[in-house]
Amino acid sequence: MLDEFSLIKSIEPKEQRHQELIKGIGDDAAIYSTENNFEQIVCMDTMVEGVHFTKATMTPYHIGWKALAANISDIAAMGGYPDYYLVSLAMPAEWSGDIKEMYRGMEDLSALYQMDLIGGDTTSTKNGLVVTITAVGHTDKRRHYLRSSAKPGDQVFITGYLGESAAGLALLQKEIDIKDQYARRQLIESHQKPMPQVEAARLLGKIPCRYAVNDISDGLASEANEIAEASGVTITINYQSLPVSKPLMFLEPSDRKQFMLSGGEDYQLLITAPEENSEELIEIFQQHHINLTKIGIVTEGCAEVYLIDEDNKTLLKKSGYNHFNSNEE
Ligand SMILES: Nc1ncnc2c1ncn2[C@@H]1O[C@H](COP(=O)(O)OP(=O)(O)O)[C@@H](O)[C@H]1O
Ligand SMILES: Cc1ncc(C[n+]2csc(CCOP(=O)(O)OP(=O)(O)O)c2C)c(N)n1
Ligand SMILES: [Mg+2]
Ligand SMILES: [Mg+2]
Ligand SMILES: [Mg+2]
Repeated sequence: MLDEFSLIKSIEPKEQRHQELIKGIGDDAAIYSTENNFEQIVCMDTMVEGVHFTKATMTPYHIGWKALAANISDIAAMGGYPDYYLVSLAMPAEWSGDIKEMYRGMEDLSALYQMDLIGGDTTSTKNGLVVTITAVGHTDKRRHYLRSSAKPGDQVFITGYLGESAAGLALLQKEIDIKDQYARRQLIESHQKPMPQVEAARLLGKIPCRYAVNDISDGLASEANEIAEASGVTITINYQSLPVSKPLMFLEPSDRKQFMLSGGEDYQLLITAPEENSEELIEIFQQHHINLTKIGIVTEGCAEVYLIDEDNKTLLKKSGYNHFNSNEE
C-alpha cells in the first residue's frame, strides 16, 4: 500500500481549470486570488478516534479545540488569517452527550480570531468519532507563503518549542513519567490545547520578503523535508540550536530528541527567510514577545535535510507521522 505522502501525490490533478488558483494540493492549504485585495485560503483536517485521540488522551472540549487548531494552523502556515469554519461529524451514538462540549472547545478557540461557524454535516457511524473541519481564511494579495519558496542562502527559523505535544501524549499514555507537576501540566496542555501561530505568521508580513512556511503537524524532520522537496534545496538543521522548553529538560535526552525531531502536533511554524532580512525578523519577534529561533540554513543541493548534532552530520529522513506507515523511522 502507498504511504500517505505517495498516495496524495498520486491523486494530484494533471490540469488546473481556474487561473485564479495559486496553489491547490501540495501545501498546507489551497489559495486562490479574488477580485478584491485579498487571496482566499481554504483547508481541511480530520481527527479520528483511535488515531488522533482516545477517550484517555483527550476530553470532548479538547477534541473540538484541537480539530479547529489544526486547521487554523494550516491557514497560518500560508500567512493567512482565519475567518470561517464548517464542521463534519461522523458520530457513534455513545458520543452524542459529548458534542456540546466539543463545540464549546471550538467556540473558545474561534472566538480568539472572531471566526464564524457557518455550516457542516452530521452523520452516524458504527465505530469511532470522526471530526472533519474545513476552515476558510484570507491573506493580503501576494502575501502568501508557499513551501516551494526557499532558496539557497536562506536561514531557517522555528517559532516556539518543539516536542511538548509528543511528550504530553507519552505522559497521557504512561510511556514516560515526570514527577514535576508543573512540567506534566504544561506538556499535557501542549498536547490537548495547542495554540496555532496566527500572530507569528502575520508578523512575517511586517517585513515583506520571500518566506517558505510549513506548520509542524507531523514533526520537524517531516516538515523540513517537505520544504526541501517543494523548493528543491538542501536544509541543514543544527540540533544544538533547537530551543528546549523547561518541561522537556525532565526527559531522557534520547526521548527528548525523538519528540523534538519527529513528535509532531506542535503546530509551530517552520520558516525560511533570506539572510539579509533575518536580523530585522528576529528583532520584530522580540518586540512582540514571540519566540523565534534560528535553527539552520538552506543550501543548494537536492531535496535533502541534514541534522548536525555536535560533530555528527546525518541525513534527517521524513521520520515523523505518516498515516499508513506510522512506524517509519
Ligand atoms: N484525500 C485527499 N484528496 C485531495 N487532496 C488531499 C487529500 N489528502 C491531502 N490532500 C492535500 O495534500 C496536501 C498535504 O496534506 P497534509 O499532509 O494533510 O498537509 P498538512 O500536514 O499541512 O495538513 C494538502 O494540499 C491537502 O489539501
Ligand atoms: C492516541 C494518539 N495516538 C497517536 C497520536 C499522534 N498523532 C496522531 S496523528 C499525528 C500527526 C498529525 O495528524 P495528521 O492527520 O497527519 O494531520 P496533518 O498533518 O494533516 O495536519 C500524530 C503525531 C495522537 N495524537 N493520539
Ligand atoms: Mg500543515
Ligand atoms: Mg492535513
Ligand atoms: Mg500529517
